[in-house]
Amino acid sequence: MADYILAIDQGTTSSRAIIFDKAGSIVSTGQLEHEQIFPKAGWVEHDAAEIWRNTGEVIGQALGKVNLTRHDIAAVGITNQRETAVVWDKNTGEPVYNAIVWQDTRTQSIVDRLAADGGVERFKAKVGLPLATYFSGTKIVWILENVEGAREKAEAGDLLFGTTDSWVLWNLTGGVDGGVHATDVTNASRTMFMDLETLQWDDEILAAFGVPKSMLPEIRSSSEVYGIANEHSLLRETPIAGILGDQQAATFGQAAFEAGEAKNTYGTGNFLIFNTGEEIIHSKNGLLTTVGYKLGDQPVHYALEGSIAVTGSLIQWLRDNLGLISSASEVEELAKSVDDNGGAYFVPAFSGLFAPYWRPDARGALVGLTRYVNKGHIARAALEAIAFQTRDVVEAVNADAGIDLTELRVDGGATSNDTLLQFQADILGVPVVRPVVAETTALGAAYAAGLAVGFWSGLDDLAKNWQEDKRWEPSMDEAERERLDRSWKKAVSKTLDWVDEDVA
Ligand SMILES: Nc1ncnc2c1ncn2[C@@H]1O[C@H](COP(=O)(O)OP(=O)(O)O)[C@@H](O)[C@H]1O
Ligand SMILES: O=P(O)(O)OC[C@H](O)CO
Repeated sequence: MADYILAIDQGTTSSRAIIFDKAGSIVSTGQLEHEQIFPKAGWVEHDAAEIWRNTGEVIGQALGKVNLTRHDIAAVGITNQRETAVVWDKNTGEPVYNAIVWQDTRTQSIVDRLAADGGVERFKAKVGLPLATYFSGTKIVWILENVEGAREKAEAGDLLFGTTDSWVLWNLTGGVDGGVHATDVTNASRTMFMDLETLQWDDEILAAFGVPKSMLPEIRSSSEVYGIANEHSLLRETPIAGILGDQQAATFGQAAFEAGEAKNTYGTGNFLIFNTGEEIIHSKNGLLTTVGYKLGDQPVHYALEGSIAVTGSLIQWLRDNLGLISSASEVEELAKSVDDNGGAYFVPAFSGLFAPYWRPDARGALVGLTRYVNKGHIARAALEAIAFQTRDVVEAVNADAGIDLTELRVDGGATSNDTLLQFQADILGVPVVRPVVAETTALGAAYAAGLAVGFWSGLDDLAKNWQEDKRWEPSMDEAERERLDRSWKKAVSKTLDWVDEDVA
């Protein structure tokens, strides 16, 4: 068998191809950012055609850097930004509209319309999710209602929907020439349409949304052969054998296979996933119930998730909108120029607040300002906001699962920030631990693909690849921790009830 697995990580800010060896070590990487399109306040789009072009290029970069060819690749795994909706014409392969990104809030009026009959929890018992702009379902409805001719074409069976895993898979396996239209259970669980028990599309919910079932991909497991790369790809004839939404992939890549294990990823947003094994737990504390993974015919694993919309993107905002720093990594030095937050708290409710609050009416606020506060304090407050929001979701996990999380496994781009992770340990009061391979998202997809083709023999084979790189121990005293968190929660309360009904 070939010696490597290639993972495609189609993320919010970039697409990557990463080649792994049997030890789970990175052999080569290709990466390209794509344009973030903000046509109006609250709207976030990507050009799906650019994403597919970039995917092809990064595969070439990753193979080319180490002089490997498709013959060296045993299988391909795909992981992706979840919820981002692409709708395309199956006859031309052209998207009918830009991809509507998970952060986009334009569908609030569709959410309100659907919630008028039964509230935002209307479908929660079946799908584990409240009605919210975050999930793909209302984004599809928006396209059907606002793109000329889309409804008619969809009803004639000419349009396909997919999250970006399906979009990449369909194109990689041939597109208009017989591309495979499928997704995995983890991505399907983010649409609002999949019944968590049956793992099938739910006809009643589809009818309520007015979405034709013919648009939807087939729901498959996270680890099986979906198809082979077509002749136009550098990977031609290589099996595509793993698909996981990026947060579930990171959980898998962190080897959190068992109930009670968790990880927290620090990327554009933060996403804490807590594995609940074969049990579906419905949150009473603002978490989502979602699918963790399903390997072939084996039983499905469920999870609780705390999704935070704005964390790393707040650092990008300091860079791009305020010009306070010129690169994300500079935020640490600026934050270290002061001893504490100087009384300032930054609540980045740019897309409303996600878990555990779910308040679309919230908007961002920087509170506690005095003449004393300088840009160092603002940088510090931004980093602290990432950690406070994480504490909010950890509290919810502890309450739902009836446990006290004893340590937090972390990964993602912002975990290179020592100051952030020390404050995270301090404000949680438990150690924070980072593995050697911080690219756990791609690794998780590689694992799923490798298991399907026998490259790895089983979960034990994978668990032994996990190695601790660094650990941050809490050093703040309890009284201080609680005092800071009290102020944080007060700051959150100041952001609520901001958006009036007559303002989009
Ligand atoms: N040193 C740092 N401190 C804080 N945030 C950082 C740092 N380096 C990168 N980031 C943030 O991490 C995010 C990128 O992480 P990544 O895991 O690549 O994200 P994604 O998968 O969401 O595209 C960006 O939003 C960036 O602002
Ligand atoms: O691409 P990321 O890492 O920002 O992840 C996005 C999430 O999947 C959104 O739910």
